[in-house]
Formats: sequence, structure tokens, C-alpha cells
Amino acid sequence: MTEQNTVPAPAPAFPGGTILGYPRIGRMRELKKALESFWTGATAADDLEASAKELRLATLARLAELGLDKDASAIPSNFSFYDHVLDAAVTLGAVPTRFADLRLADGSVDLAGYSTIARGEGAKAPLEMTKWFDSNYHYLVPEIGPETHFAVSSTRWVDQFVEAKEAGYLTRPVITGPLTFLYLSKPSDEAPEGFRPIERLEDVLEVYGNLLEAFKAAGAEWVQIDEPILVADIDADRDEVLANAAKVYGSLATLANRPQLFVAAPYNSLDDALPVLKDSGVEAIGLDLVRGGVPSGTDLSGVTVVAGVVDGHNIWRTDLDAALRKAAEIEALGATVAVSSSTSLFHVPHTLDGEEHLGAELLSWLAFAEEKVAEVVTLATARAEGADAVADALAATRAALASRKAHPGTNKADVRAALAAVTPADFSRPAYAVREAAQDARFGLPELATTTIGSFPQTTDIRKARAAWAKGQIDDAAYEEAMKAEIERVVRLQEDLDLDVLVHGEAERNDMVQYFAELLDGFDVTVNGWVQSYGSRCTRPSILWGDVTRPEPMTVRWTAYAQSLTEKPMKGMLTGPVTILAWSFVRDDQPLGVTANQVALALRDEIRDLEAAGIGIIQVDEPALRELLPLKKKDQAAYLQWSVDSFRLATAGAHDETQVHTHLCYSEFGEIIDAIDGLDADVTSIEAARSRMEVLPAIRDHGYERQIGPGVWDIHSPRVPSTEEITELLALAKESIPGKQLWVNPDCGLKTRAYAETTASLEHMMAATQAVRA
Ligand code: MET
Ligand SMILES: [Zn+2]
Repeated sequence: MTEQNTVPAPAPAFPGGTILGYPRIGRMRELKKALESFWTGATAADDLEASAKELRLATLARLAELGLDKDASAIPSNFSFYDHVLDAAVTLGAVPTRFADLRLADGSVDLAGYSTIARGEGAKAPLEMTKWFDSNYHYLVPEIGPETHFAVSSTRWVDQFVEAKEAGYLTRPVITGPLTFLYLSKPSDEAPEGFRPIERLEDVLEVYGNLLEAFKAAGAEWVQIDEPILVADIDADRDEVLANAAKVYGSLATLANRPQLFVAAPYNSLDDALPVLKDSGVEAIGLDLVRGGVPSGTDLSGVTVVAGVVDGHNIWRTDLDAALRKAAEIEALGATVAVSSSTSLFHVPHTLDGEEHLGAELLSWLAFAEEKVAEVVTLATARAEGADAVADALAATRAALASRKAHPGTNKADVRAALAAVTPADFSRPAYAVREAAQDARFGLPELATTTIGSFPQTTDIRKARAAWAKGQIDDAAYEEAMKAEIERVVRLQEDLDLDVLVHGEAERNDMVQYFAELLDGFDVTVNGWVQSYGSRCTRPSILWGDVTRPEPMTVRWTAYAQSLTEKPMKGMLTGPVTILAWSFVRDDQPLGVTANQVALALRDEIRDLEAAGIGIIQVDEPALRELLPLKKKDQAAYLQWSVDSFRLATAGAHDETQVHTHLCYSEFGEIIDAIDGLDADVTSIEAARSRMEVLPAIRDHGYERQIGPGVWDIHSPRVPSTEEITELLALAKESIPGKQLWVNPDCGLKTRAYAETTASLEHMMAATQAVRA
């Protein structure tokens, strides 16, 4: 044995400042464009590989330029072509049987195969997509069964590390951890009843061991293993989760040839999982100190804590003084401390560069991904060299925070007074029986009344007109004419189909939240603030920075015009307070419930104006109600209280004879059924086609007395459901809900559909309704 082998080199320390991950889509959405052109066949796999490599190398260069140490594992390597959970699945070999033929001889899948698993092909459904923790990002749900053959099946993770190393960067690979992977998976089609993916933990663990050895062999000094599942209350018993955490990390820590392990737990506090990780033998633990508190009283000696003090999930400039205090508190618990973002930065846009239209003052309050990296670097410098070394940055931050606090827009006396004047009576309408009688007398709708959820296809013509208007190529009048023509066409179509309650089609709305954000005060919108929603899809959330007011009516003109074209009732269409918050970046300087109530008061005024214009049916959409549900059970009741209250504050000013609808489009209702009842809407439409009305018995057993429209047609695909199919679904629905309480509608809005399938599906929906009514 040589001497080198008996005296190991000291393990490299964790870098003083880092981020948990960086946006992957590219500053100019380069990856989106490269992917979509590959999918259309315009470019080849090699072109996509080349674009992705270029993007990765540019990102490395930029992060080093911003100050992350390029030689010390400070730069995370977290690229993904589509989704990081899908990456874990294909790396572990977890490809569902229906896609088995996509696997090459070595078990890997190429970019075309990878895309097919993500997007489906013909009758082969893609992996299901669902929300990633309490964010707006959607991941693909792996399917695991006893038949899944786990083995290292992709070299991409290691290849990307090597690619960076050859370019001169010692990066830190970021991978989804085994617990998060398995607990987020669902049983495969082949799995027997009652099978749970976590039963495969031993096998998966072995593959993670192989992967860590491969990273070590390639020269990685640190690997980041993301385990956000540890901060969430999930279906599994907590003791089981903790025992599995002890097992996984105890076992990975004892591997002979491995990099040092950094287990990151973003999105909330680890609570009882923290001591388990600390005792497991991993070298570093990442804590989200924005969502979770400093774990006071916990002995953290002997471990590195990567203190997530810069909010990775929102766009506000960090209070650097407070961040330094938190880091010091962690240090006082005995830990070696590094500073970091609280989550990956892929939840925020790339850079403020190019957003100068927001104005210097608002800009000074904000930090997007690049600016957050700079904050981390400042904090790390302050910790290494003392606060004096960054005195200017600290002073600039203090000035910006003070300006935000003092800005009249964040504290408007009239808004505060209006909220203070709200009384409990403002949250309630008279008993449903009273409203029902008034509404029946007014509308006389038949049993199984038919309607749609609001939007009709957003045609190329509509988009072109809006783009031309935004560029000043057509004037307001021409734009207005174009939208009115579209509204008229939608109204005529619905009259021809003989729907009972019509909609105007939402042609004028670019997006159901941004439309309102642009018309309300207290919001601003970015020009390039894109964040990845799923795959190549991005959204551009608005910034809700101030007290919310409604300078003028927002929807009345369009809705009243639509009503003027028909004798049938025209349904007004608003987006609810919770959804407006959920799909924007929201101010963090007051409780969310206060902000929601400000939005609610603006909507309440809008409803009053709609009523005055003769609109008798008004839908307030809350598709995001479920999405903001806190990860920890102990926080859920308070959330449901303020969210339901804000909806009631928005709608309870409606007259008895005004029929209030709401729309929620997801099917996991179980845990929030009380809340849905609590909204007290006269009519609630929900998504139900894909699950074949499965939620209705629970709604019946709950004793739900108002009206409900379970979707009879899955609008997520162009497939046209047959009349028979819809008839069957309606018959199923009637088994649980009396016809008098039942509405007939699609699962959600039609904006992503084309006219051909929309018209055919609506015809079938009407024919099925006639058949069931008869
Ligand atoms: C995501 S829910 C969408 C509701 C909206 N009214 C629409 O029809 O598009
Ligand atoms: Zn919907």
C-alpha cells in the first residue's frame, strides 16, 4: 500500500455560498425553442443536444461571473431537458412497460424516447403530470411496480458533470433523492392492488449507491440530493418516512467510494427529520429558512448546514441583515454554516435586466435569479470577511427595503379603511333556499342545465390581433372590433347549440390572472419574467407588490356586449382571489389573507357593476384553491379559513337572485370538500370526466345541498367524446346527485382547443343531455 492511500486528503469543505438550482429554460427561453423545434421535426436530436450544451456552458460561465466559486462545487449542475423527476426515472431505469420499446439495448432512452414518455404518443398516455409541492411547477409522476427493473440506465447526469469539468468548472450535481422519488411515484398499471412504490426502496437505494460511485469516479466532490418530501405531510405514516430516511442516508453515508453528501430539503422545515439526517452521517443538510424557522434547541454540531436564507420561491430582494442573523443563529447551534437560496431558483425568472419599465423604485425591491445569486455571494463574503467588506451592498439593501416599506402604494389609506370596515355580515349571503327560489324565478333553467366554463378557443386570429394591438399596429378601436366579432361568433355558436347559460368566450384575455393584474392597481407585469411551468411551457406571473384597487370596471363592457346579443343568460367571468395570488408573485410583507381580501373587495365591486349592467349569473374561478394548500397539516386549517373567507368576501355582496358559480379543475377533492362547501357558491363546476365521476359519492355523502357541474368531457386532449360516453357519465352522475342539482359542462375552459373538436364535443354534450333529460 502506498502512503497516499493511508493518509486520506482532507475532505473539501462545502462552499461558503451557493444556490440549490438555477432556471433551466434559458434567459431567452432557448431550451423551449430548441425542444419545440425538435418536436416538430424541424431540427434533429443532435441540434437539440448542441443547443442544450451551449445553454449549460453559458449558465456555468454566468454563475461564475456572478461570483459562485467555479472550483469548489458551488455551482449546481441541475439541467433538465424536460423535468428533473423524469430524469431520475430514466436514470434509474423506471420506464413504464407501455414504453418499454423505447429503450435501447443498454436500457437508456434517447431524446425522442424521453420526449415520448413525457408527452405520450397515440394511445400511449404520457406520465401523469402534477404539481411539485406548493409551487406552480409540474413534474411527471413515475410509475413503479414489482416489475420495474432498477439499474443505472442513463449516463447523462455524470456526463454533464464531466462536460462542465472539462470546461473548467467543478460543479455539484443535483439529483432527486430516493425518498422523494418513490413517495411521489404511483403504482404502475401492472402493480397489484395495494402495492406502494416505496416497497422498492432497497432496490432503488442500490442504484443510488452506484450513481454516487460513478460521480466519485468522475471527480465530483459534493453531490446534492433533493429530498423535499421530508418537509411535507404525506399519506404515509411519519414514522415510516423517518425510518426510511435513517435507512437511506445511513446506508449511502457508509459507501466507501462516494462524494460528500448534501441533502437539501426545500419548501418548509424538516422538523423531526432534521435529527434523523444529522445522525445519518451525511456531511451537509440544506434548510429552508424562509418558509421554516431556525430549529432552535437542536444540536447541529458536526454537520454543515446550508442555510437557505435567500427566498428561491419569490422575487423580493433579501433583507441581508436578517439573513446574516439567521446564519449566525444556525452557527450558534454548533453547525458549520454556508449560505444559499431556500429552494432552487427555477421558480423565479432569470434576470431583472430588461425590466426597466418597472421603474427604478420597484426594481430596487426585486431580485430575480441572477440578482439572488449576487445576494448569496454578498452574504458569503460578509460571513468570510466581515460585514464591512460588503458595507455598500448592505447599505443599498437597507435603503431599498426602507423605500418599499414607506412607499404609499404598499399602504393605501382607503384600502386599509375599506378592509377595516368589513363586518362578519359581509361574508354571508342569505340561506341557499332563499337564493334558490329567487334564482329559479328569475331564470327558470331546466334540470341538467348546460353551460361551459368560460373560455372558447384562442384562435390564431385572436392572438394576432392582440399582438398587433400591443405593438401599436392596430388602435384600440380596431382591437375592440376584433374582440367583439369573436364574442359574437361565440354567442351565435352557443345559441345554435342551444346551451342554457352562455359565456362570452374570454377572447380578450391573454391569461386568466394577468388580464386582471393589468387592470388592477398594486400589480405590475414583466416583459421577460418567464418561469418554467412544465416541460417547455412557461408562465409569466405578475408581481403583486402593493395595496390592490380597481380603478375602473374590468369585465363589464365585454360581458354586457355579449349579453346584448342574446336573450339567454350570459355568465360573467372573474378569477378568484386565491387563484390571482397563487399565479402571481405576491408581496411578502403582510399575511396572504390580507392581500386576498384586498383582491376580494375589488372583485366585490366588479360583481356589483356586473349586476348593475344586467348580468345575473357570475362565475368566480378558483382553480388554484387546492394548490396553495400548505404542505404541513398543522397549517392547513388556517389556510382554508382565509382562502374560503376571501372568496366569500368577493361574492357575498351579490343579490339573492344573482346566481354565483365557481369552478375548480382538479379531481382530488377529498381533503378540501368542507372548504368547497364553505365557498357557498350556488353552482360549482369541477373536473370529473377523467375520473369517471368518482368524486360524486363523497360529495353526496357530505350532504352537499347546492348545485354541481361535474365535467363530462376531458378538455386536455383534442379527443371528441361520443354522445354515448357522455350519456353514460351523466347517468353515473345522476346516481349520486339529483337532476335538479346537476349541471352539464366540460371539465374546464376551451381556450387550448380548436373549433372543430370544440363544436363536435359540444354537440355530443347537448345530445347526451337531451337523452338523459327525456
Ligand atoms: C384553469 S380554470 C379556467 C377557467 C376559465 N374561466 C376558462 O374557462 O378558461
Ligand atoms: Zn379549469
